Amino acid sequence: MKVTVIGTGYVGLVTAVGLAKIGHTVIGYDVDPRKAALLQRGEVPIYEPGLAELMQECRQEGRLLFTDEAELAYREPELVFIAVGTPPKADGSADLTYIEQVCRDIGRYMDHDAVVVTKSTVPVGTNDHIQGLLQAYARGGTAFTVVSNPEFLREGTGVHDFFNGDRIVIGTSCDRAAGLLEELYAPLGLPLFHTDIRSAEMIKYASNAFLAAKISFINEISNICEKVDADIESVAFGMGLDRRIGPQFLKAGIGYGGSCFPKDTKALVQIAGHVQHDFQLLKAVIEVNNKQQASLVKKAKEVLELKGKRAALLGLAFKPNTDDMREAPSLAIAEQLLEAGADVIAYDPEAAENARRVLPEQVQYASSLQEALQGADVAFIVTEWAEIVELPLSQYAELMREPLVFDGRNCYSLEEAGRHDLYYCSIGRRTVAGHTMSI
Ligand SMILES: NC(=O)C1=CN([C@@H]2O[C@H](COP(=O)(O)OP(=O)(O)OC[C@H]3O[C@@H](n4cnc5c(N)ncnc54)[C@H](O)[C@@H]3O)[C@@H](O)[C@H]2O)C=CC1
Ligand SMILES: O=C(O)[C@H]1O[C@H](OP(=O)(O)OP(=O)(O)OC[C@H]2O[C@@H](n3ccc(=O)[nH]c3=O)[C@H](O)[C@@H]2O)[C@H](O)[C@@H](O)[C@@H]1O
Repeated sequence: MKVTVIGTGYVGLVTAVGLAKIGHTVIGYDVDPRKAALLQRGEVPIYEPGLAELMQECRQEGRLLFTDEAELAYREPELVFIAVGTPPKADGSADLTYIEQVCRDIGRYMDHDAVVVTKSTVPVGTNDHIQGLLQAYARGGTAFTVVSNPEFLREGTGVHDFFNGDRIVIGTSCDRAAGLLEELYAPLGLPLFHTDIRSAEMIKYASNAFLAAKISFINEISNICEKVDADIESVAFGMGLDRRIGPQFLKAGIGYGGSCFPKDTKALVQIAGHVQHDFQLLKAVIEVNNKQQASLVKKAKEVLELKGKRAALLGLAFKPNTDDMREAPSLAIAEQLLEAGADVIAYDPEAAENARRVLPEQVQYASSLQEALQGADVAFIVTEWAEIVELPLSQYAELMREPLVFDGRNCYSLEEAGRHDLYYCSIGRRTVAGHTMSI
C-alpha cells in the first residue's frame, strides 16, 4: 500500500520504517527541512537501537523516502498517518496546533480520497474534530475517513515493539477503513482490536495512566519499605509472581519521566476535568512522582552538606537506550543539586548533546563515568544504562574523594555494596553505611 507518515519524530520515524519493512511503500514527511534532509541521506537523528540498520535496508529496497515537500508527500497515499507532536499546554491539556496544521495541509494538497490514521496521542473527541476539519478543508468531492490507531511503543525498544506489540487498536465505525488497516498490518501477525473511535482514544490515555500509577504505587511502597526495614526488590518480585499483578512496571526508582507519562497523565486529568470529573487517583499519581524525583537529593541532604561539593550525575536520559531528555528526572535532580550549591559533573553515553540544550548551563560534562567520578564527593545514579549497571562498585571507592553513592535505580545488590568502603543509599532498601564520612 502507499502510505505517507506525517511527522518523522520518534513515533513517525519508527512507524515509517516499520511499515516499509513489512512491504509498504512509505513516504516520511516532516516540516523540518533539516530533519527530512538528514533522513533522506540515511542518517537517523535520534538514538534508537536497530533503527538505522532497518531504515537503510528499506531505503535500499526503494520502499522508503523522506521529504519536506508537501506536494510529494500528499500526492498519492491511500493512507495518511498523523504522527506529529501533541505537547502539553501550560494547563496540562494537549496542544493540537500541529494536528490542525496537518488537517489544513491534507485539505490543501490532497485531491483524492484517503484514510487518515491518527497515531498521535490525542484527547477523546479529537478524531471527530479532525474529521470535521478535514470535511471543512477538503477540496470539492474529496472524502476522508479518520481512524484512531494509538501507538504503544516504548523508546529504546521501539523497533522490537513495532514487530512484537501486544495489540493494535483500530478505532473506527467505517468497515472499509478498518479493513484497509487490517490489510496494512496483516504481515505483523499481531492481535487486532477493533473498537469505536472514542474508546480507542481513551485506551491510549488509560494505558499510560495505568502504567504510571503502577510506578507511583511501587515507589510509595518503596518509601514505606525504607521505614519498616523491608526490601522493595523482594516485595516487587513477590507481588509480580501474582499473574493478576504481573512483574512489569514494578521497578521502584526516582520516578517516571519521558515525553509521554508526564504529559498524558496531566492531559487525562484535564480531559476528566472537562466533564466535571475530579480524577483524584491520577492527581495523586502525578504528585507522588514529583515527590519521588526530589527524594534522592533529599536523602543526600540528610547526610551531607551539598554546598561546594562535587556531585557526579550518572545518566541523564529519562531511561536507558535513548537520548531523549524530555521530562527526564535528571532535570529536576540537577536543579536541586545546583540550588543546594553543589558543582554538578554529568555523564550520559548518548544524551549529553541533548542535555546541554535543557540542563542549566552551570552543569559540566564528563566524557566517561570514570571522569565524572574522579574526585567527586557524592554520586547520583539516575539512569540505569548497561555501562552504569556494569561499573564495578570498587571504582566508586577508588575514584571518589568521598564514596557516597545515591542510587536512584537500584543498580547494585546490597551484598555487593557491603563488600566496599562505601555509603550506599538506594530506593526502598536498607542503606549500607560501610564508609565513615569525613565530610
Ligand atoms: N515518543 C514516544 O515514545 C511516543 C509518542 N506517542 C505520541 O506520538 C506523537 C508524536 O510523538 P513524538 O514522535 O515523540 O513527537 P516528536 O516531537 O518527536 O515529533 C513530531 C514531528 O512532527 C513534525 N511536524 C510538526 N508539525 C508538522 C506538520 N504540520 N507536518 C509535518 N510534520 C510536522 C515535527 O517537525 C517533528 O519532527 C505524540 O502525540 C506522542 O504523545 C505515542 C507513543 C509513543
Ligand atoms: O505513550 C508513550 O509515549 C509511551 O510511553 C511509555 O513508553 P516510554 O515513555 O518510552 O518508556 P517506559 O519504558 O514506559 O518508561 C517510562 C518511564 O517510567 C520509568 N519506569 C518504567 C518502568 C518501571 O517499572 N519503573 C519506572 O520507573 C522509566 O524509567 C521511564 O522514566 C509506554 O510504556 C509506552 O507503551 C507508550 O507508547
